[in-house]
Amino acid sequence: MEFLVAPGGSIHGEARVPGDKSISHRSVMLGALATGETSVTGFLQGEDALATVAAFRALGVEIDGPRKGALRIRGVGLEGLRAAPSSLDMGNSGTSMRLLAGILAGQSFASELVGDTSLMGRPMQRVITPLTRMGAVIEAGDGGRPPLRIAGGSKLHGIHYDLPMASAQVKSCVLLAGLFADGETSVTEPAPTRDHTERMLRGFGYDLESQDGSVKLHGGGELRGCEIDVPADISSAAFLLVAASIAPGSELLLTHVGVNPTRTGVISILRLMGADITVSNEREVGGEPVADILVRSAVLKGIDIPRDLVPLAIDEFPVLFIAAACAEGRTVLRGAEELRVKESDRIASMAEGLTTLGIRNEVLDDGIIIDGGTLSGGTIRTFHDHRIAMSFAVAALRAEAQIRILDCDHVATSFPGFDSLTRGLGLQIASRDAGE
Ligand SMILES: O=C(O)C1=C[C@@H](OP(=O)(O)O)[C@@H](O)[C@H](O)C1
Ligand SMILES: C=C(OP(=O)(O)O)C(=O)O
Repeated sequence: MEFLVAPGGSIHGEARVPGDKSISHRSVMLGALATGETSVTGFLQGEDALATVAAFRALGVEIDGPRKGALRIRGVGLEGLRAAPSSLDMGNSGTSMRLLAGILAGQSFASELVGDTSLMGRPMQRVITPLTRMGAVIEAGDGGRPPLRIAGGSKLHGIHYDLPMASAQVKSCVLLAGLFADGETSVTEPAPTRDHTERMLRGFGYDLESQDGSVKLHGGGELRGCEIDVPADISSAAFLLVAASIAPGSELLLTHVGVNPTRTGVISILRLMGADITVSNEREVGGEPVADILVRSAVLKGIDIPRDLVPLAIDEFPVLFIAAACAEGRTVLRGAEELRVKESDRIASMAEGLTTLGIRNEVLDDGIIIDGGTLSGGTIRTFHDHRIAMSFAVAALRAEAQIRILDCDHVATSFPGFDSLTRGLGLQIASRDAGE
């Protein structure tokens, strides 16, 4: 499937984007390991979260739905998973593979984790190292890439782990393995990363201590089934925050958006660039902060992105690069080498597309320098990366000619219905099967 996006237009109206992907994954994982039933509303019916659902079904957990975002999980308790009949296919989803590796390391049975071409190329040594220190036996492909073969049957012991990189996936993997380990497991992160695992563990009644960048828990406790209302995904809202900021004459209200402070780097960065964003009606839903966000178009200016905001906006950089391309002056990003190991190398993928559209940029090892300018039209390669596809769709609002975006199927991993929702708000987007 490809997108054809006509140039110009503005963004108007009100929207609730689909559910948060990180929280949706975790609701299935903790719901499965809990005693009793967990019911979830607002669940993301995107392929990544559905891969997590399919994996837990294969591990013997009864799950109804999702239907219109509602999901019911009959928890089997910490000891209740059983061996899957074949390897578990995590599709495009790094979060599913890395978090599940932590859970499966603590089981009595063996498991194998595989994924699509993108996931099979992503680094897994970052979870193999701490899990091995906890006593797990894991075999991986060349260079620590999937498939992951987790032997099972090893009694895990708690460790203290200093994360070598700011990664919520690695932190969560170690904490989830810690549920099955003897004694205390603790993790210290070099910079704050999303804390949905910690918040949700508490929501399931699990004791957890967090202080000064460290999180600590004891294995062998109990998770109790609960109700979870998943807020709209700020990472999906980000495309619309940038769209309405860069398209003159826009005004858009995004409702029920998750505004956990470990996720709002995109708002901070856009505000530093001069964006007109108002956050209102802040409330807490199931342990996660939620708000409505009003955004109006504004003249953006280039900035040096503060390094401490990088982990808080890690998935939003592709679309922030579009904001930078539309801004006056130069934007500099450093300290973002993690972008190179996402669904694609997001620094290289975005640099190629920006160059195609006539935007001057310089690629750095750990970031990029972008000079704002005039965007031409052109044909964009996405490297099968959902966020690259959606970012260049948004860019058309300020382009001089049509933008054609190849290979957009992966958009359904995180933002199913992106094209129809954005079309309803004013983006002149059409999708068609490749080869039509
Ligand atoms: O824990 C999570 O749900 C995620 C953590 C981040 O990955 P890293 O931990 O690799 O930074 C992020 O990029 C990903 O989309 C979701
Ligand atoms: C990096 C992402 O997800 P994952 O690591 O789960 O594939 C993302 O959605 O941008």
